[in-house]
Amino acid sequence: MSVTEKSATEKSVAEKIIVPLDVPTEAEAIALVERLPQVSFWKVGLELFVGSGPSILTALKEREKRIFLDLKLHDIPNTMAGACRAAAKYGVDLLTVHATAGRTALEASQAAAEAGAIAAGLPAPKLIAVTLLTSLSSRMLALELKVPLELPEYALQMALLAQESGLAGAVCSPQEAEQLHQTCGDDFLLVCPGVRPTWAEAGDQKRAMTPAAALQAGASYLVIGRPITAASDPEAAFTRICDELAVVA
Ligand SMILES: O=C(O)c1cc(=O)[nH]c(=O)n1[C@@H]1O[C@H](COP(=O)(O)O)[C@@H](O)[C@H]1O
Repeated sequence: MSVTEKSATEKSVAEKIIVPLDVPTEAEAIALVERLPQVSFWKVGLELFVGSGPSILTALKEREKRIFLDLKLHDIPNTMAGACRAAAKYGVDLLTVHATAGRTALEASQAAAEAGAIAAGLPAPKLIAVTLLTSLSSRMLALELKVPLELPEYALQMALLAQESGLAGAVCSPQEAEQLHQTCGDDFLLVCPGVRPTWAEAGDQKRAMTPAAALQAGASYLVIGRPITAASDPEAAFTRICDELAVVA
């Protein structure tokens, strides 16, 4: 592989990694963004958005970063629609809702996100639905949530519900990615958290896979937090993950 081809592969794998800004303040978030200039896609989740408000989104846009606004909305249709309409004015790339809100809520969310984006003169965010949190195991699904389906079947049904409701994709564990990719097709985005290099701690992730295996299974994007952000050298950790991905890209 030539030097130019190698750097193109490195850039394209780096663009598949979304790093969550799971910190309490905007100052800490910006410090992380500035420490890792090679990261182009950042996630703003509940801790940061609730703690510091929407100004972090403006700060990321000023730095020409892509944004995954992970609000995991789950409410009645009217309330979800209102929140999606409001979120669309921030010009974010991805926005999460929970598939278990049901078809009416998902359809209303999609329509409201599109209407909000038109009103703001911006492209609509891609709505993606959480199928089953990656912190839950098969045992927890059965014993705590009392769901009488096998976990892979449940995740697939939630993804199909999202797809049939007009959403752009789903959030799933990499362990379900292959089946969801086969059934939902290439155009349906699969955003996979629960990604752990062999050298990182699993923490609270119950259905993890390595970055390379997740990509091979069909993930469109990998959400990788603590293996990078909690590493003693985050830049080195990010580069190491990109190198592992380049082998399978
Ligand atoms: O929607 C998400 O991003 C999400 C869904 C899910 O099922 N599991 C999950 O871990 N996440 C998020 O992905 C990130 C994973 O971070 P790490 O476990 O540190 O890699 C966190 O910000 C979670 O909020």
